[in-house]
Amino acid sequence: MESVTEQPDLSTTAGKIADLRARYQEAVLDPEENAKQKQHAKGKGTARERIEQLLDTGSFVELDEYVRHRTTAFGMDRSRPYGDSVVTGVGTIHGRTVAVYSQDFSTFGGSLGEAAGDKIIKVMEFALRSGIPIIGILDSGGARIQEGVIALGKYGEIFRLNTAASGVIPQISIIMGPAAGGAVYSPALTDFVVMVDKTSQMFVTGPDVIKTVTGEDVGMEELGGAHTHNTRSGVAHYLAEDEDDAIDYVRSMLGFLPDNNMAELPVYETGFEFETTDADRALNTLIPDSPNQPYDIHQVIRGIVDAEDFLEVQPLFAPNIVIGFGRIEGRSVGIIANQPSQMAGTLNIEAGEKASRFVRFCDAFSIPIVTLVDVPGYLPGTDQEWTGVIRRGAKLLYAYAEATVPLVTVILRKAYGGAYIVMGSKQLGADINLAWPTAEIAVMGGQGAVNILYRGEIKRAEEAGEDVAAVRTRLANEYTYNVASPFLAAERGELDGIIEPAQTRVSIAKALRALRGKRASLPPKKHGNIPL
Ligand SMILES: CC(=O)SCCNC(=O)CCNC(=O)[C@H](O)C(C)(C)COP(=O)(O)OP(=O)(O)OC[C@H]1O[C@@H](n2cnc3c(N)ncnc32)[C@H](O)[C@@H]1OP(=O)(O)O
Repeated sequence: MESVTEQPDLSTTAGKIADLRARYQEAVLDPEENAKQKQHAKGKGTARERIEQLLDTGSFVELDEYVRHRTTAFGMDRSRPYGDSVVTGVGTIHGRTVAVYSQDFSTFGGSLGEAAGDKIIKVMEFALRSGIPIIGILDSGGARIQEGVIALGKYGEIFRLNTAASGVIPQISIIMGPAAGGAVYSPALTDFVVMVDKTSQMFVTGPDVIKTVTGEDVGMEELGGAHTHNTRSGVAHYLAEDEDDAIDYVRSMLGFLPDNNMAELPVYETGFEFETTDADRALNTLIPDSPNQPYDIHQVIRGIVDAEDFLEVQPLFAPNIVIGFGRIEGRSVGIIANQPSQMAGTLNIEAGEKASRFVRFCDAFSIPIVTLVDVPGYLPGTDQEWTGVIRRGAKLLYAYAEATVPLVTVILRKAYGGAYIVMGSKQLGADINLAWPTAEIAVMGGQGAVNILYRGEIKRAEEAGEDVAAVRTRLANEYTYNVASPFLAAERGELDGIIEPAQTRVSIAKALRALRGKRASLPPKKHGNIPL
């Protein structure tokens, strides 16, 4: 017998429910099948699959799946898909509510016109009002060309909301396809940008425009691929191997963050050990006897955070400074640490900018900051001076000086010159400053100081035919023992204590405990004027 599609009887409740089901099929289920075909062929997930994977199983509640655009230009009225080009809603991650939007490249290339823009704006406003993090999954050709200024206007509204939400709710962007033109500025305004290797690109002007205007030949991947933005530009904070990796990273990161700037930090049962452990004692042999020999700061970081669980942020950009989240006594901390194994741990423009944004993020969301210092100074050179190390380097000073969260600093080895001041020094506002006995705190390192202070003595040694290298070493050692000794800083109260490396984990935990009730405020002002 031939099947006849029955029209539901809309005069009955059962008919209305059947109608709803049919419409849901048309609005969500059928397009999803179509999206799967298109996206899977490119090795990418669909907007909904990505959300399902990001959120706790079955927790997603979609909003606005029946929204449709009203554009008539360019024959657009002939194609009015439900939901338009973005899926929005709320759900949970580790049981905590988050808002999410996920652009659907299979519909109009994920491009953003009035309808998609309004959906994103609505869910962002919801997140802001409810004090929950927002995660955007981007896969879009940018402003919908057919909708012209209306599309641009929606981006303007999104940027304004991103800015209003900055420092109020955590905002995370996952780039899983193109983010082109002005559209890149929404992720840029968010706190963290995760890019998927090979399948994501971000650029303000694409390869074709660049070729026309400047004559430069550059491919999409080299111009704005995940690798480029993680290593060169610093736009991205994590290079994910694939979509699964990107989502795992974001789920882990959310576990360290509060819901909003007024909310408590999440606390986990981590079984904190107050006794000194063998792992603690291993730190006593970490610092090499030679001041020029590097070591990996990750060993120290892993040694002080609970369960060695450290979520590094921007690991591939400015690796001479390491930033990321860990937990101490089950509570989130932001770690900022010089990395002696990269450029001897010197500070440069990139490192300063990387760390200052992180300090400001932690401060905005009341995440205490632990700073580990081993820095021989700023990277010298015309390149640094001419690209603004003064203006751009000042950001880190500003960020620390403005921070009101608990600040605990440990000097492990070198802390020279301006770099000593900037890396969470007492005078910038740190609450507890500790040092290892291997610390050297001075205006400059021994060798540099000898060149200036003992010029005459070295000249005399040269004229007397003495072993100049030996004289230099003796004088440099004297300087280091007498002037750079951490005990001098402790005498002045610039350090609160000198500890064995093995005591670091427990000392930091005790300091953070003591600081849990810290209250500090800045003078009233509209906003400061951080050097940008
Ligand atoms: C504020 C701003 O956002 S300004 C930026 C404006 N946007 C742009 O300049 C980018 C325009 N788009 C592009 O350059 C390309 O589409 C890319 C690079 C994003 C993606 O390229 P591809 O993967 O080859 O996809 P393709 O170009 O086929 O696009 C897929 C579909 O989305 C459509 N689409 C892509 N971008 C847009 C857009 N901005 N507006 C409307 N439709 C778009 C395409 O027309 C195509 O539609 P079709 O399937 O009906 O043919």
